[in-house]
Amino acid sequence: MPDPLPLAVTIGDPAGVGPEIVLEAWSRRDELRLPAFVVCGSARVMQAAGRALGISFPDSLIAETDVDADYLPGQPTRDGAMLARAALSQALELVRTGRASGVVTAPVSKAAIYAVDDTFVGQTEFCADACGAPRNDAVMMLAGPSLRTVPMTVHCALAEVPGRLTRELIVERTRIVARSLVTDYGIANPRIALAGLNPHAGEDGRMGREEIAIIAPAIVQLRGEGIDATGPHPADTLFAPHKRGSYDVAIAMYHDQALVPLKTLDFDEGVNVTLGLPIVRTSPDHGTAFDIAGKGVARASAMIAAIRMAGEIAARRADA
Ligand SMILES: NC(=O)C1=CN([C@@H]2O[C@H](COP(=O)(O)OP(=O)(O)OC[C@H]3O[C@@H](n4cnc5c(N)ncnc54)[C@H](O)[C@@H]3O)[C@@H](O)[C@H]2O)C=CC1
Ligand SMILES: NCC(=O)COP(=O)(O)O
Repeated sequence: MPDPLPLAVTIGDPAGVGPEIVLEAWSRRDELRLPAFVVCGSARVMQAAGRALGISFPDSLIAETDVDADYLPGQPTRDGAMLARAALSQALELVRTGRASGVVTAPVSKAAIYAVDDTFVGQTEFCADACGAPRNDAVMMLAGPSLRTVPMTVHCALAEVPGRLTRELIVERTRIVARSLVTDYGIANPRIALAGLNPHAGEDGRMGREEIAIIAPAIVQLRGEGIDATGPHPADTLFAPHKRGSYDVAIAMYHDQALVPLKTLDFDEGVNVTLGLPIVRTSPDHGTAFDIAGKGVARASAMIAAIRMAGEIAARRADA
């Protein structure tokens, strides 16, 4: 049996905690039995971060990008944003050309990349574009030991959320979640709980009508297709301990409705996984943490969980 392909791990924004959490994951790879990985980005940044941490990373495991930046922890630059974007492209190219089994992305600063690429929304959407898939097909799921959550709408202003929610969007993205939990997580009949948008799931229409007009009809359609979808559930109690055992994934209607419970419960082990694409892609749930970058205090546990989960999904897909 040939060795499985390595994962392609990006360094993220070089001013963030990406380089150091990648280095720590690499230094503990044997102890933690992590899947093999190569690193996409800059050898110069990896060497500088490695010197600061006392970890030496082999240049032979670095897929260099054609842009470079200095290692300036906590000080994001345009060069750093371009390097972060190039590392992501490089990792996707390794997968596309059959040299890596999946992509694990260290955190990037969206604001820093917006400044050099106004088409950029997030790494999730960037992966969809690279696969030639519609952006709505790339479904963000946050997975931790306590729960899995999916934001139905993601990186947009809260004021835009009601206008973006349609029955079609909810049906299409929930179908992707249902399929992925079967194929990538081995859950035979995933139980999917959908949250309402409004307080108390609209209180019979007195506090908003999206539940009656959009979310409930989507759930009826999904149930008609054999998907175990329930709701709309009031979001304020959906994540309570006694509720969390009643579903395999909770679908929230907007970013913070999904990410606040996940990060509150599972910040250090939360994985952001992209469902619905032909490629495997995971990321730690946290961001660039510019405030602590380079100080040697960043925890690598979410990055380690992301590497582990990408390896598991890639292995499951290879066996399918
Ligand atoms: N996967 C990705 O690429 C993500 C990127 N971001 C981006 O990150 C940037 C900063 O976002 P923030 O909201 O400030 O969130 P953040 O996650 O970077 O930081 C929030 C707080 O958590 C702490 N923290 C984060 N990671 C940590 C770690 N590994 N160990 C210890 N403490 C840690 C930080 O020091 C800070 O106090 C934004 O530009 C955002 O777009 C945010 C989330 C995910
Ligand atoms: N809040 C999640 C996040 O910002 C990560 O987004 P992406 O860059 O993975 O699309």
